[in-house]
Amino acid sequence: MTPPVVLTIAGSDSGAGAGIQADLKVFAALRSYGTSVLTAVTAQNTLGVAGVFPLPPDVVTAQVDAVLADFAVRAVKTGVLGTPEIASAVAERARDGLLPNLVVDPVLVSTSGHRLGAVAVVERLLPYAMVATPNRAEAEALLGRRVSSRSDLADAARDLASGGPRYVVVTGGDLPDEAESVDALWTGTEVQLLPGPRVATGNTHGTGCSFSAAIAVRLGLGDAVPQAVRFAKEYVAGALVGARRWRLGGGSGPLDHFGWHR
Ligand SMILES: Nc1ncnc2c1ncn2[C@@H]1O[C@H](COP(=O)(O)OP(=O)(O)O)[C@@H](O)[C@H]1O
Ligand SMILES: Cc1ncc(COP(=O)(O)O)c(N)n1
Repeated sequence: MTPPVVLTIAGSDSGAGAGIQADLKVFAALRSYGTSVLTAVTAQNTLGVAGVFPLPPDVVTAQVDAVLADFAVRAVKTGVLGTPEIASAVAERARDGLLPNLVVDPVLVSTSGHRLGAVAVVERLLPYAMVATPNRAEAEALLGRRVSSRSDLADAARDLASGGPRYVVVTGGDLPDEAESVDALWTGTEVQLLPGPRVATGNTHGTGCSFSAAIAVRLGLGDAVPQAVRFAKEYVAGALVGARRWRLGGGSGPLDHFGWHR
């Protein structure tokens, strides 16, 4: 059977644990055909980000238009956007209804703590998102207040929906909790707390990218959003378990996207 087509609009990670490279691995692992539009090149490894080099906006739109002209794209995710101009160019395609099942990962900071985006940039795209997937720190930046407990995650998910996204998942990967990694999903009518077992590992580079990419695949396959989010959470947890003893690079290493440990 022909696989469903999904699209990532994101930045390149030279270390290949996050960004476009992670997205394409997730797409392939979950049996979809991944297409990719590059917004920026990062010089990056597991230790940190040495540089972010955005592409000109017309180079981004030329890629988007080339993909959309030829493929029946079923779902789209965005990661690093690079500049306000790129965000506006992508938002224009979204406004024209060309980016179905849009999952916006409002990337602002890398796991290694480096700045990869700005609030004013991601805010241009959030109104068009079917699902937004900020992590705790991104939710703090977008709302301008502390998000430091489970109930804060829940409130943040609900409040961020007023910026436009139909569904919001605030991920709590870095909330201090030894037993669980909990996310909060706003469904449009209520908040659902999604607990999952916490994997004891330092190899968490690319968790957020992989999570949003997996949501996009499942939406492309026809899942409802809550179903897609639950699936993605389990997928990421499995990929964290698989890579917990890997030693790739000297910092926070990448995930086992293909389930090689099994
Ligand atoms: N150590 C962990 N064990 C289990 N799940 C995790 C762990 N770290 C992150 N996750 C999950 O990975 C997904 C991405 O979340 P998060 O790590 O917060 O994103 P980001 O990489 O953007 O900071 C969420 O579903 C979160 O609960
Ligand atoms: C190009 C690029 N995009 C996104 C991230 C965020 O990574 P994470 O998923 O670990 O938050 C990254 N480090 N690099």
